[in-house]
Amino acid sequence: MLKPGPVRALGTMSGTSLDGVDAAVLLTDGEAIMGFGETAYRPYAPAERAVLAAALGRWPGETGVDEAAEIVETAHAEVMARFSDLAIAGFHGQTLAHDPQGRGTHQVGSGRVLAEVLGLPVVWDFRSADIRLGGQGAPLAPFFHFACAKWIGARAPLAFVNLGGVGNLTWVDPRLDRPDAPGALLAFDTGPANAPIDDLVRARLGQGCDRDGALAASGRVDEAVIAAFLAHSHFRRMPPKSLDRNDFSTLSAQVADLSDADAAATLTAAAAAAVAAGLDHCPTRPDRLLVTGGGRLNPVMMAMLAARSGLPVDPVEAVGLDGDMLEAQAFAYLAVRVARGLPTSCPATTGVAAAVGGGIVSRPSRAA
Ligand SMILES: Nc1ncnc2c1ncn2[C@@H]1O[C@H](COP(=O)(O)OP(=O)(O)OP(=O)(O)O)[C@@H](O)[C@H]1O
Ligand SMILES: CC(=O)N[C@H]1[C@@H]2OC[C@@H](O2)[C@@H](O)[C@@H]1O[C@H](C)C(=O)O
Repeated sequence: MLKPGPVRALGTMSGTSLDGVDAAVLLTDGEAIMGFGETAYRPYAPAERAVLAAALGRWPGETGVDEAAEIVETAHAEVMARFSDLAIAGFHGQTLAHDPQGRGTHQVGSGRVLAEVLGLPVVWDFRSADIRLGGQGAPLAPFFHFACAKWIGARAPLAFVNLGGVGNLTWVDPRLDRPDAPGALLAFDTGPANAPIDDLVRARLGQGCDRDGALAASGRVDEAVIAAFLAHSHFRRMPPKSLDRNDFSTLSAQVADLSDADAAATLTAAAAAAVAAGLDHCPTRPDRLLVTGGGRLNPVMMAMLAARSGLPVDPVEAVGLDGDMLEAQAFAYLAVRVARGLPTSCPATTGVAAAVGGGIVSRPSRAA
């Protein structure tokens, strides 16, 4: 068991962009944030990324899944071994497929293996229990966003927006005292964010991303494509709701005939428009949007988000948080909550029947 009070927890995240593993230390008792610690990043080599990309959409036992798991475990073991003095670690793994109403959700990488390798209790498989109880299994960062809102001293409802491969939004009312209190949170996946842009520039130009939005800045947004995109049933559906990385493949097809610049501009606008559409589902208009994830580094996406939402939009660095590491920190926070028997999701964040603590705790057979 964890000792009472704050502990040093390590969290790791390998996101839908397939760029690499983020790792970050958080000092927490599972409720409040008591401090932020060291961070590290371990990129996937191009050959590793290709194996992971080829395994997207696959389920346990299918071709390429074991190879993907081995890469994920090796990369995590390497980056996690750089940290010391840890009480526990949270390991998200790599999502290969997500179909909460159908086959479930599939993250590769075994926390049991990492617990043995690192000699540390590892919490993992955060999403399955939520899905078993009727939830979406995602997003899970919202309980941490609630703690972040407290940590920054927010006094009015605000929203955290993660612009990763997929986008997600957490509306937070920081005046409540617990994340699972009714009215404290509302969270959902907004739509595709960087994944379609990355896929476009990779296929057409051999680049990993539209760095700083340079290509999008030189293009023109095709508003007819955006209107057709916003007609998708996802945007009318009431939250909670979640998405798989490639759920919007029709969007990529709709920009196929556009120039490189116009396609990039249109996909960038789609990411912003999806977030703006999501705001209509929030209980109140948030005061501001605090943006985390790689999209906050794209000035074109940030400007489009400000224009389409009509709200002040800032990277989370504006309030002293780390937008590269927030999700890794979230899984450190959730790991401590699981170990302490606290819930990690609730009806307002995933649609789960009741607040639930999702995650398996694997302890090493030898002491660290
Ligand atoms: N300077 C930049 N300019 C433009 N885009 C950028 C920049 N830096 C990062 N990005 C985009 O952000 C993406 C990575 O974002 P992030 O690491 O938040 O995603 P992720 O955690 O993998 O995804 P998710 O949150 O969906 O799991 C990159 O793939 C790229 O598209
Ligand atoms: C199934 C899955 O891995 N979903 C990711 C993905 O990436 C962003 C969005 O879609 C979010 O729902 C989630 O990640 C973050 C960390 C979350 O659970 O909050």
